[in-house]
Amino acid sequence: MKFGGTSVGEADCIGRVADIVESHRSAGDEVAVVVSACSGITDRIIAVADEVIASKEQPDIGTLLDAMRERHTRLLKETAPDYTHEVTAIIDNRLARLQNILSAVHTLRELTPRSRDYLVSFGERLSAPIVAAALRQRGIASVALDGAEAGIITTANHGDARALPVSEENIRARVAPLLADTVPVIMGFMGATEQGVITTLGRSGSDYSAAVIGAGVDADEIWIWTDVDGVMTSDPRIIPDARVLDDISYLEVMELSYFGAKVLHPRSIEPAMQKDIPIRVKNSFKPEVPGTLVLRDEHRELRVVKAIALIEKVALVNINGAQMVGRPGVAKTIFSALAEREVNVMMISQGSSEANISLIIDESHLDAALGALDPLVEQGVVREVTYDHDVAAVAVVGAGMAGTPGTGGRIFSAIGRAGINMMMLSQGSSEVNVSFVVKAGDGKRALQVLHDEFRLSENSDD
Ligand SMILES: Nc1ncnc2c1ncn2[C@@H]1O[C@H](COP(=O)(O)OP(=O)(O)O)[C@@H](O)[C@H]1O
Ligand SMILES: N[C@@H](CC(=O)OP(=O)(O)O)C(=O)O
Repeated sequence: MKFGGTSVGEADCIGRVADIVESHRSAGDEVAVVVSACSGITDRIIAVADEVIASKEQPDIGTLLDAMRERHTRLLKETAPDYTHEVTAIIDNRLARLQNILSAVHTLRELTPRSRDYLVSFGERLSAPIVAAALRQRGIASVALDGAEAGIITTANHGDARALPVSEENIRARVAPLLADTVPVIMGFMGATEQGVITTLGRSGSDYSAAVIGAGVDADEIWIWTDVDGVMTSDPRIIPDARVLDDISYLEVMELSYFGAKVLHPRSIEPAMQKDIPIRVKNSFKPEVPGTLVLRDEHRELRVVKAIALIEKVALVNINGAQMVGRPGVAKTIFSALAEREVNVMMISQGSSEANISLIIDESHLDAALGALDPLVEQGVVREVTYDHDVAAVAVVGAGMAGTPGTGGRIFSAIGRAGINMMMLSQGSSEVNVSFVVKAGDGKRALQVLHDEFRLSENSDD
């Protein structure tokens, strides 16, 4: 069971987490818990780190740490009064370490990806001991473990590390034997390299931690507890009448999360899928609501289109004059150059003349992409590279689209009728996803238009 930041952000939330774990333990289930940092804490640490590195004067690190201490000790006192003394010592010790690192960063004015990862892992280092204490307060044996202690060994790409296969046997050796009489509370979002250097798994990476742990212990199910009733037909913050789905396939939810549906981290699907472990997404504020089951079979709900996602912080890169007819190496040169700079290409579209390639990338990768492609212009491999970062990508997802003629037409017509210009289009070969690019200002409207067109708020088959 993974509890996200919003599910451990307040004392009554932690109380609900303890209730949930307690009721499952009483029913005879073995439970491993993965927790995120309390809501807002990771963002706060990142903001302070950025400030510390930028400011000339010594920033007021003390004030930040006081606020963090106040919040965490309050949560502790309210949820685990008998453990206040013991766990406050742990919290103080960790905050002192955090202060030392921030001071060192300020002195050196240097924050390497490696030290940044160590810094941002502190949110989970503070939340996990509190949740473990809250369980002990209820008489449930519990121990807090960091990602590496739980067995998560990762690649060394800081900020976006992936679990290495060896993690599986580590987790089986370290976590599984505890489960009979203890509830381990594992710090999500982090692991360590084989050399023991702390890494993080990408923002919202605790979902991925949970999937890796679930696969490692051969869980019957992986439960992601969050602040909405399940996976919905669209982001409820943008589409007020979005509806909760009873079930969705691994592939469908992977596409959705890849295109920005924050409810699950895109990488969290694969470990579960490989072992055919269902993922259940549930609301920790309303545990009685069944939530959404993510599983292999897609078709219980016979809809053509199941859900729609919008990803806003992307950039469109057009590579013109890539004269590839009869020159098969050009695409390879382009994509190798991008890969070398670790640019993640989300969508690709190629004109039939083969002279143009359009790409959608994460906006934060734009400089790296231009750095990779500009030399190709100088070398004459391509004629021109242009970009537009005032764009958004919309992904229409549903396994029912495969083999249902006319879905594309319906999407184009609805978008056209709304007077929205489609700048680029791409369809995954799995036919689970049709995605397209619009001006940033049109993104939310495009989402609503398609949500209405496919009547996704209605609880009946389309
Ligand atoms: N299709 C979707 N279904 C459900 N939630 C979504 C979807 N798209 C975006 N979201 C957003 O994802 C949020 C949950 O993710 P997140 O804020 O990371 O929670 P947590 O802290 O529990 O990990 C929801 O509050 C919701 O606004
Ligand atoms: N604390 C990390 C990891 C995480 O998964 O958080 P959440 O579960 O609240 O999305 C982050 O903010 O990125």
